[in-house]
Amino acid sequence: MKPAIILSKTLPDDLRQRLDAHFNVTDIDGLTPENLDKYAHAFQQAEGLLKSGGQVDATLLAAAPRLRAVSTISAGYDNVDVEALTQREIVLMHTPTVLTETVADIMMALVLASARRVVELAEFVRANGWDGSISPELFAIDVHHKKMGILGMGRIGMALAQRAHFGFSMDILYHARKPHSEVDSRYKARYTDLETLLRESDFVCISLPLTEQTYHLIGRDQLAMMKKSAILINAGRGPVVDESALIEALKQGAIYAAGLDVFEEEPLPMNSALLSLPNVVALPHVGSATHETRYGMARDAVDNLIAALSGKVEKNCVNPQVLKS
Ligand SMILES: NC(=O)C1=CN([C@@H]2O[C@H](COP(=O)(O)OP(=O)(O)OC[C@H]3O[C@@H](n4cnc5c(N)ncnc54)[C@H](OP(=O)(O)O)[C@@H]3O)[C@@H](O)[C@H]2O)C=CC1
Ligand SMILES: O=CC(=O)O
Repeated sequence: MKPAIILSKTLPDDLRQRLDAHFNVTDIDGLTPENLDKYAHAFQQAEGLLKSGGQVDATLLAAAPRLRAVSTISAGYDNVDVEALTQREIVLMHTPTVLTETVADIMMALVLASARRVVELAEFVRANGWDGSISPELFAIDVHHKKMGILGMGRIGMALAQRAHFGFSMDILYHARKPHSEVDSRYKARYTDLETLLRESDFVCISLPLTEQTYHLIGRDQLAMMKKSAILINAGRGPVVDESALIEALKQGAIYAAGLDVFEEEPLPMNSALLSLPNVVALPHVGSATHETRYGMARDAVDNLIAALSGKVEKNCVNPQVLKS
């Protein structure tokens, strides 16, 4: 008999067929508390879960006593209680790598859009404001040859460094838990402490995961360390930045602008002060949202679940210690 799994995300037809060939699939429209009740029997039986958003927590685990593998269609897994999964010897699989270049592209797009005021100036043209030569109040700031500070020098941070160093002749500073010698040599990058990075960078770019250690890592004190001309880019997770402190810093001109793909609350509420600030470029968490990459993520997530439930995991495992036990 095929193992039972829960699928909480619509997949492209070919991937869905691949999943059906391996598993008895129950579709649910999201990992909501209501669906935990509505599909209680399916959760009781499920050995696998293939999901995108939604929390995987103690409540879900209690509802799914036979669960052996969770496969998330994302690189980040801050919405999964990894410790609880590991204690239950449930494998957690994710989809890094396939999205790295695409997320680095959106970070570079945010750098350019914020510095060159792309969104604001495009709106100005649409609003029929372009009636002569542009006055200096609408001038922007350069990106090339500036200093980029990358916070989180993992897969995405490195792909961003590649673009910034080779494409825009930028100096690279970075902060992570440890230095990376290959980054230092390839991008002529310099590892610094957080404070040095904040004080020296023209662009502070966040590609960090959300963890207990990174929650509100950038707050009022850190924003105050940044140059008045500096721009903050965040494509890691919203809560890495204290959003109230960021709004204050932007309003007071303590920093020049922000380019944000992630927020403390998503979707970003329409009454967020961020939306009334002209020096903010806000995107709807689309770092990986291209046709090619979203397909690749779904494909990898399906392959990951098949590998995990057949005991053939070779990559993309968050808690490999479970495999060894
Ligand atoms: N906006 C979007 O659509 C997307 C957002 N993301 C987000 O980007 C994050 C990063 O992805 P990826 O680059 O693949 O992840 P990696 O695991 O490859 O890199 C994470 C980096 O963060 C550093 N780091 C972790 N904790 C700390 C800390 N406490 N202090 C300083 N540095 C720390 C790591 O340090 P070290 O190198 O020393 O280990 C590493 O350099 C994801 O977790 C996700 O939240 C991912 C995909 C899409
Ligand atoms: O935010 C997206 C992810 O893949 O993580």
